[in-house]
Amino acid sequence: MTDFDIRTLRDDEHRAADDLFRETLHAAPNTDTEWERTARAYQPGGSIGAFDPAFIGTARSFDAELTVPGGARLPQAGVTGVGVRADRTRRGVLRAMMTAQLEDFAARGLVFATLGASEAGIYGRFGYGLATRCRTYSIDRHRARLRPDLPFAGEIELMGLDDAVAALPGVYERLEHRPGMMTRPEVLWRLYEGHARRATEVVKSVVHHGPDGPDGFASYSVGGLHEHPWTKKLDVFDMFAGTPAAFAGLWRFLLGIDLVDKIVAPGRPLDEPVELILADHRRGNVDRVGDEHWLRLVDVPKALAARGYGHAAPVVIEVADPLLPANTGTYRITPDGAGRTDEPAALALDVTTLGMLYLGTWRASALATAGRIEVRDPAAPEAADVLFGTRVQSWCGTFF
Ligand SMILES: CC(=O)SCCNC(=O)CCNC(=O)[C@H](O)C(C)(C)COP(=O)(O)OP(=O)(O)OC[C@H]1O[C@@H](n2cnc3c(N)ncnc32)[C@H](O)[C@@H]1OP(=O)(O)O
Repeated sequence: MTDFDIRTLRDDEHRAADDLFRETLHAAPNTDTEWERTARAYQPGGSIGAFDPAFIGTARSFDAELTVPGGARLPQAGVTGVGVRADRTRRGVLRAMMTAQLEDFAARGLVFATLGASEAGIYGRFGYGLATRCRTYSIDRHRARLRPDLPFAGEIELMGLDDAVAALPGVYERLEHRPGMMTRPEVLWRLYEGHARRATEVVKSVVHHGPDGPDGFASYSVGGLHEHPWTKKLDVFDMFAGTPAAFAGLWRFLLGIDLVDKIVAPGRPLDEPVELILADHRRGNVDRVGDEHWLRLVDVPKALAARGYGHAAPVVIEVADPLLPANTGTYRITPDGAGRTDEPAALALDVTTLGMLYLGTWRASALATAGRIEVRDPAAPEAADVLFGTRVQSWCGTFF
């Protein structure tokens, strides 16, 4: 165990933090040009560092809002840029940074924290539960045809990165949010811009214009597959369709791009019906289903009170949260809302498992089967399945 201090970083320390984070990912430090762009992706006061006295660990966050089932948007921190120098790992630096960060989020009234995890084994111990999942979908473009009866309406506008950087935030803001989606603050768009400008392939975007204005967009790049110089792969890395017309229009455009053999779309929602717009659904393939975001309920009473619930008999749950003990307690979940209660609990779970349940991605009965929920009333899992269920699959769609 080494002694170290944790403190908020000054703006002029962000570059060293970013280089340290990149080093932990085995990437090269920023060049001056790269840092000029990346600097704008840092929220002032949003990063912490660990010092012993050398700079040995860092974690970063930005403020946004998370949409919960029922449609309410609540304040969240997006956590990213977490890394500890390889010669200082496994001596509690991450634990100290996570604890400091969560205490700060709670003090600032944030209700949630979310992150994308580099490894699945890291964040559960800090109360983050795997809360949204996604799939990688690929299409053999030469053999895939759209269904001929697919409705066709709207216009596609193709733009380069400079125009996209100006246009896409406004398009995103107009979209209806499904549970799990988040607002995208300026720092996040700057993060996207930085990634796009760093990319070796040219990044292009298209906006779909429907009768009521822009209602969807996609950003993509085309690269050569290594095995044959004329075989091209198109990667779709950011895509939202706010209407059925935008969904059909964007995929119609992507499938029509010349000199492309394969389209690969990672990070898509599990219930996105791409296969249903193809004349032969076997021309599309689910290559992978995996983690999307991990959710930490920072303020359990507020989070439970804010979401909508399905129609089933009320269920009382007991929640344990060793890191933020104010959350520990018993809550009554009903179709009309949720709040603290003194009634005996039918289900007992830790705050990590509540993070898995909260957005409806995992059913209470499945979590009970997996031994993550203790069942004290055998009727409770089925009722909790309905109470916590969602109409559409929760999904964020924003990578950070
Ligand atoms: C949101 C993001 O930014 S994701 C990116 C995360 N960063 C990376 O993956 C970069 C490479 N890895 C690292 O920098 C470090 O190994 C970190 C940040 C993952 C862990 O930092 P450390 O300071 O070693 O963690 P720390 O010593 O505080 O460990 C806390 C606990 O987590 C466990 N742990 C730490 N890293 C891992 C891991 N990669 N897998 C599983 N368990 C882990 C430790 O064993 C310890 O367990 P315990 O509480 O039961 O004793």
